[in-house]
Amino acid sequence: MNITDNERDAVYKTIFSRRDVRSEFKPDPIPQDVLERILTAAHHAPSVGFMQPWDFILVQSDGIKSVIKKGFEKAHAESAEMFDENKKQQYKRLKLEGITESPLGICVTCDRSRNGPVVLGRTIKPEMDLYSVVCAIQNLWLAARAENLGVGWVSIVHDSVFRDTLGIPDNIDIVAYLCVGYVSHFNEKPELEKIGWLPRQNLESVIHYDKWSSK
Ligand SMILES: Cc1cc2c(cc1C)N(C[C@H](O)[C@H](O)[C@H](O)COP(=O)(O)O)c1[nH]c(=O)[nH]c(=O)c1N2
Repeated sequence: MNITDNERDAVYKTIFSRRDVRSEFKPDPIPQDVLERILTAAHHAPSVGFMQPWDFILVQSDGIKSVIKKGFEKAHAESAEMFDENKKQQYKRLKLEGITESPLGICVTCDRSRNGPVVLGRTIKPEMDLYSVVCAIQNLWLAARAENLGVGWVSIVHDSVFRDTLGIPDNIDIVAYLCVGYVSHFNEKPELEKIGWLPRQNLESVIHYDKWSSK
């Protein structure tokens, strides 16, 4: 099956217009069929040895969200102290989550012992299971964008907050907490690029050639 030019353009449009969403969430509920499509997209990600080590915990209740938000506030204050004085003030002003504004949170976990201790492709590099879960998250992020849904990844929360509120046992790794919802708009550029936190690097600066190639 070949991809048509229009279909190819739609894929690139989705990739380049995907954003990390924090401030722009609207409370509108996500229809069940849309939610099923983005979760199915995540579930069709590549995974080492076809391990499919992910689980998706859907967070809809305000009570749980507010506990997670409190966990964010604590970790955020702790994190601010790690930056030098200049960056600290800028960091404190940034909006880095939309936990209570988004209608849905998704906690994405990794069951590192799924399908037994020896997994094809993970025998030498055990972290491949975690990377597989990140592939699932990226699939979800792009599928969500194609549905005009925003996603924001929140990583400034201690794992213990998710373990306690969502009952996640110690043998399960917590990979991501995603805020998901419809948005007022998608920004054209990453927020951190727009405010001058960091620029986008030139593509040329991240491409390297082996020492025998002619370039
Ligand atoms: C693993 C991981 C973890 C985080 C993020 C991303 C990823 C990949 N990002 C979002 C990040 O800041 C953003 O992707 C970049 O700034 C680029 O912007 P766009 O995603 O292109 O809009 C993110 N953003 C935020 O506001 N709070 C957070 O805790 C995190 N954590």
